[in-house]
Amino acid sequence: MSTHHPSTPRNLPVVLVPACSKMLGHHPFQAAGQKYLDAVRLGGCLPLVVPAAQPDDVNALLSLADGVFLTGSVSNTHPRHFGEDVHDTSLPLDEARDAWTLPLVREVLRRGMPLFGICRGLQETNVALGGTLYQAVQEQPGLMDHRSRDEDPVDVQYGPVHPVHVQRGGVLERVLGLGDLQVNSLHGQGIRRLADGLRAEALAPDGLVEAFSVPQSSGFSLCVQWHPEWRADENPASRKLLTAFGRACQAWRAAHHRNEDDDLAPET
Ligand SMILES: N[C@@H](CCC(=O)NCCCC(=O)O)C(=O)O
Repeated sequence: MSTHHPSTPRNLPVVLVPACSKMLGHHPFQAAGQKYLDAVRLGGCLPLVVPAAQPDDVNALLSLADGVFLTGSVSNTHPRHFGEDVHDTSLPLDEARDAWTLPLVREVLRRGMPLFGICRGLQETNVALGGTLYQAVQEQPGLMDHRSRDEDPVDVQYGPVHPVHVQRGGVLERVLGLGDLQVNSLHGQGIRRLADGLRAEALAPDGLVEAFSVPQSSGFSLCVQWHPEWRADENPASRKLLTAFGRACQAWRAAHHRNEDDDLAPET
């Protein structure tokens, strides 16, 4: 007999959130930003933070999940994954994250599992599928500087700074409708060549791809360059995006019979 307590959420979709490698003092940690975890919850899912894993762990980890949420990070995707040397050696990398998130993305999309990527999550997904990145968007002729300024207050850093134009016929039009969306911008890398088969979902005024989906994958997929997790509960567009992802994860859970009661509820 289940010992479920009504106040405990039951049958929430489980969403894997790959952690980032961080140094806290002299010691290495694996960490995920609270605002991302809150955003997964806002979408109606249960975040499961996963420390840096091995490619061979991907299938076992996905067997626990109903979706995957790739967070932003101050670290860059290593440029060797798109055939380049590091342009600015002063910028942080996270090869432990790269090593498993790139194969993770390919398997999630092969299975048709729901995928939501933010900022670095968009970049590593494009690279995982064979696309390339600008390592320094601001150094490209004709492109804007998409970075934030460390000296600005955090609400300014994550405040809206430019529009993105939603493209016709994709996920963003379905979820948000057509038109322009004001978004924040905190990135030095950006999409140079969109991987084959990806659908550009939104463009910045300088033409940079700021969101894409993966039509070949049977499930929900959306990666955005901006940060909808920032104050998501106050932003109607962010809430719609996160809710759409959460509903896709719920549908995955139901379709794969992962929403039956667990009679092996822990003894109290
Ligand atoms: N390092 C990459 C990706 C940028 C990014 O994800 N920024 C957010 C960092 C802080 C946070 O998690 O909110 C790039 O510079 O393009």
